Order: sequence, then structure tokens, then C-alpha cells
Amino acid sequence: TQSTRPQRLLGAVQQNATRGDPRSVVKTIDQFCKHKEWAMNVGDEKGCILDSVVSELNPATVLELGTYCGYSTVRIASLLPPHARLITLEFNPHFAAVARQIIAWAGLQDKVLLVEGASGDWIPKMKEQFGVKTFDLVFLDHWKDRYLPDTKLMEECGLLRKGSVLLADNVVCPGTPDYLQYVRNSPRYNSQYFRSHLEYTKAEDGLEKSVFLG
Ligand SMILES: C[S@@+](CC[C@H](N)C(=O)[O-])C[C@H]1O[C@@H](n2cnc3c(N)ncnc32)[C@H](O)[C@@H]1O
Ligand SMILES: O=C(c1ccccc1)c1ccc(O)c(O)c1[N+](=O)[O-]
Ligand SMILES: [Mg+2]
Repeated sequence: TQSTRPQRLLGAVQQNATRGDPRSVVKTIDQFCKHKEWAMNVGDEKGCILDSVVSELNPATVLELGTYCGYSTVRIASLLPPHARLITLEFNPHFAAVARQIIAWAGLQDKVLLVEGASGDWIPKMKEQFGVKTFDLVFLDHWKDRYLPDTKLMEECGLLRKGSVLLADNVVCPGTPDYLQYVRNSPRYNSQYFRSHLEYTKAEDGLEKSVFLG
């Protein structure tokens, strides 16, 4: 039977990356996507911006919307302090299965809780199921038409506090116009655009960092 792109990406990690070494997992995936097959990971250029936001924030509780193969999960988790936790949501069971193996290969399984299911179903259950109070950082990277409804849902569920940071991928390509308009015009957010490129391409893309003001 034919392999899938995530399976081929996992194979590359298992053959080339060092177990327990997140940086080698990240480098292997970027090499694979640059030279073999494009894949929708945040990539190394936007990944460096993600790293700087995470390092500056030093978050205790992080939510990632959209795991795919776990590339950005590994980038974020590798920068978290010892008792910090990252919850990542993925509703495609095949992608989730591959991501679990890549996160484990990086040795980060103790910092990461991968929840298999849809953001709209799980965001309202975060407090009761996982004892989450509020998120210090949310990385939005799932289907682009879900960024705005899920942001409103997080507000309604009291999952954001004064200073919580939303970091959104792909605000230019493929684009998230309704989300951008919301965070840039709402008095409840301070928003900033970090210009970059669509992963592994020359097309413009960027990350929007929005601080919730309470
Ligand atoms: C662009 S990929 C994530 C890439 C990943 N953040 C990275 O940079 O390595 C988007 C993922 O979000 C998942 N997804 C889309 N909508 C979702 C939703 N509402 N709930 C959970 N997962 C979702 C898709 O199945 C897909 O795997
Ligand atoms: O939507 C796509 C897409 C559209 C068409 C073909 C392939 C991917 C995409 C492209 C780059 C991204 O960084 C990303 O997060 C996504 N995504 O699916 O969430
Ligand atoms: Mg993306």
C-alpha cells in the first residue's frame, strides 16, 4: 500500500534524527521539506519567530491548534521550562498517530499532551478535563476559517487572561482575513505583524502576535 506524506516524513526522522534531540528532529524535517516534499509545517523561517516569542514569554501553559506531524509542537516544547505543559489539538487520527511518534522521538512526550479531536469540541472542556486555568500562549495553525470562532470561544470559556498571547500562522498565505480584522480592530487586543515567508517558499506570509488585554 502507498505511504502517506506524514509517514514518509516520520521515516526521514527515524532514519536521520538523533533520538532525544529536538533540534535534530526539526532540522531533519526542514531538510526533508526543502529537498524532498513540501509539507505544511510552520518551517524554519517562521519557526525562528515562533521560538523568539516562546523564549521571551517563558510560558507555563501553551495551547497549539493543529498538530499535523508535530514539527511546531517539538519546536515549542523544546523551549519550555521543566514544569511547563503544551496541549496540542489534532482531529485527523492518522496525523495524530504520526505526531505522537515524532514527539516521542524528540523525547518531549512528558511535556506534551496531544488531544485527538476538534478544537470546537475540546476548547470548552479544557478547564474540567485538564485543569487548565488560562493559557499563556496559544499557537493558531489549524484550518484558517477556525481561527476567529475558536478565539471567540476561548474568550467565552475564560481561557485567556490579561497578557495571554495569541500567535497565528498564515495570516497572509493562505490568509485569515476575518481573524486579522478582528484582532487588529478589537480594543481587547494589541496586535503586531511579523513579516516572513510561506514555509519552504518565497511567497510572503507572516505571523500575527496579539496580546489579550483582558
Ligand atoms: C498546518 S497543519 C499544522 C502544522 C503544525 N502546527 C506545524 O507547524 O508543524 C494544520 C492541522 O490542523 C488540523 N486541524 C484543522 N482544523 C482542526 C480543528 N478544528 N481541530 C483540530 N485539528 C484541526 C489538520 O488536521 C492539520 O493537521
Ligand atoms: O491551508 C493550507 C494548505 C492549503 C492548500 C494546500 C496545502 C496547504 C496551509 C498552508 C500553509 C500552512 O502553514 C498551513 O498551516 C496550512 N493549513 O492547512 O493549515
Ligand atoms: Mg501554518
